[in-house]
Amino acid sequence: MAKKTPGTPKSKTSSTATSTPVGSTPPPAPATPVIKKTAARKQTPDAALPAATISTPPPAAEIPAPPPVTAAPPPKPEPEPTIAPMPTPDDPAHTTKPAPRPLSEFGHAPTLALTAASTPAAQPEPEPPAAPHEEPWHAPEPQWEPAAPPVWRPSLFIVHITPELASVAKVGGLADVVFGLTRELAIRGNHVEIILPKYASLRYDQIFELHEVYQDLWVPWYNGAIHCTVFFGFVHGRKCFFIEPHSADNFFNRHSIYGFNDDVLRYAFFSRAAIEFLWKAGKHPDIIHCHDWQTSLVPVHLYEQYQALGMTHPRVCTTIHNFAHQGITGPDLLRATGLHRPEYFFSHTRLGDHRHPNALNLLKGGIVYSNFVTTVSPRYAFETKDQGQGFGLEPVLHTHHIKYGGVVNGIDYDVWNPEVDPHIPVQYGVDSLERKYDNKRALRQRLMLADNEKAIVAFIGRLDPQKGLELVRHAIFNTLERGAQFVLLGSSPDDRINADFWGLKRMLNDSPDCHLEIGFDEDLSHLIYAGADMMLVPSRFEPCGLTQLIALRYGTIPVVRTVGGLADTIFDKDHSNRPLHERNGYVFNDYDHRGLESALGRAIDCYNAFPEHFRELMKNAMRCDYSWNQPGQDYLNIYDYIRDV
Ligand SMILES: Nc1ncnc2c1ncn2[C@@H]1O[C@H](COP(=O)(O)OP(=O)(O)O[C@H]2O[C@H](CO)[C@@H](O)[C@H](O)[C@H]2O)[C@@H](O)[C@H]1O
Repeated sequence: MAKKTPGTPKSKTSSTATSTPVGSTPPPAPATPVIKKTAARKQTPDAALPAATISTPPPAAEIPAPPPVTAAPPPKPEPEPTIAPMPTPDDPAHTTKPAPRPLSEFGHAPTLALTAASTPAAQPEPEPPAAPHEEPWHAPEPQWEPAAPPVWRPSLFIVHITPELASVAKVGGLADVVFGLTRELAIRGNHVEIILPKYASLRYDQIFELHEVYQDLWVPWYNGAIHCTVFFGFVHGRKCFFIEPHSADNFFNRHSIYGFNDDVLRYAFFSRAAIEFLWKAGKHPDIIHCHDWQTSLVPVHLYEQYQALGMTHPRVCTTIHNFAHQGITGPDLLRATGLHRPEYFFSHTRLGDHRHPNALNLLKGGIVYSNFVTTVSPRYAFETKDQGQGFGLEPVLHTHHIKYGGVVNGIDYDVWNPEVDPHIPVQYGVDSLERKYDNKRALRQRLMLADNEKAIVAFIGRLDPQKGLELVRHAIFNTLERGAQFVLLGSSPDDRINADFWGLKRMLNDSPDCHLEIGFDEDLSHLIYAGADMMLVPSRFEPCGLTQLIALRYGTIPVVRTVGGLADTIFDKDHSNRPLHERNGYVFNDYDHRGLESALGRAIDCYNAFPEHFRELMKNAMRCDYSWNQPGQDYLNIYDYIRDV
């Protein structure tokens, strides 16, 4: 029988799975402006709506006229910063900051971990095969409760500045978060806009009514300026501005989004261009929401330069999706961006990197200068500040702990919902679970897996060391040994990692119980979420994790390591101290083969020996609410907390 060719399977051998286990191979102002609380925040319903959108742009005379199109434009005089010096941790400015409001004041009791420093309860290492539960699985009957009276809040003008947005420019979970959160904010009555680079690799088929809206945006860069055009278009109803620079640097006209030597300069330019655009277009949002190191210079520019030019209204919230990437660079950045003053910015209280004495750290700038900083789960907020997971930024998080917290991501249930998902052959819900198995058959057909009674274990994700690749590799063989099937969908920008998985794919090519798909395929990911029985997430660290949240929605049981957001969202069927109906997966603590095998083994054993229990677990999973509803509220509470009133 013909073998599968790598990448495009042609056929399957009929028997003999290869099941031999193989060992793993292989400021200024930031600050003071920061958190202003006044009674005015508690608006009454008859209070006038604030001018939510655009305040008067600075007088024309203050805006340097754009230079002629071709000639190198004259250097734009940098505004002399007139802002009070950045307070150091010992400055009175720090001690006079208002204390954070107690959580109870956050209207809706957010899960926001403003005091994320409490030690999470230690989870016992799961024991081998658990006895079936004697007690029945009780999901409590839904009870009618009187609806809480609606809380009136003013509509805000919110601008997200982001390097990624699903479905037009997606590399990882950041893209999904901006996509889902912006919609949630908009349907709650806020005016939401998104600014992103106009990549050559954008999915233009997903952008509607794309047209030029601003032709002559000159963005200061080194001693001159770069001419940019700004486009506007709708991405599934979201209002998006795309910035296109015209220069020999070719910042965004490349075949992929990341992975270039000048990435730091590319995104430093984008940050400067985004805020220059806001200023030139006379947009004065209530909130600018930045994401990751790529946009961390926005609050630095705002408080060091643009505030003095009249942008005094916006407040900045920065969300850190992953501390592993910080944008570390040399002094040239200061000349490029026009920030200059190395002696000032290299200070440890500003952008000076703690680990590399002669380097600037963009993400650190985002933390220092933003009015509020979130990461994507309370547990990760704790791990980064107090458990040595902050990649060197722990002291900065301690200094700024008063404005740091975790909000668990949501997922967009319009996109990830097996009841309406157009990407899967058979839609199903918690009351029609048996139809999930039609999708399992379809998945097997598509990947040429043997059609049998075995469980399917899946992994979907970036093939990044963060995701626990040694354990993924071990899990493939362990799953096959235990008589189940394994499906992997993933890719890496790192050629060595890709080559490693291609090697594995070739080794397992004849197995009728295993398929590795090396690449990025959103359509296939929907079918895997719907068709698999278990979703493996054995991460080394995981800020939040979306795969386990999506898997829950599809009744696919997560098998995860208890780190970051995984610990906040998945509760072990056998060992959690939560009530039975809140348990939704299998977890393990230790990053080793034994830990992984204990959880994976229990999951597969339960699937085989106690199918009715497994089914109850699937129903629990599907009933979890990880929509954007609660996180959307949490972010609005944060915006309310920091906005200028
Ligand atoms: N090859 C492939 N083909 C198709 N789809 C693929 C794919 N590889 C990944 N995906 C999809 O991309 C998303 C990845 O979500 P993750 O939470 O793993 O994000 P990531 O680690 O990139 O981001 C960081 O940001 C997010 C958002 O804050 C955090 O949840 C996370 O912990 C943090 O590391 C999921 O929707 C997944 O289905």
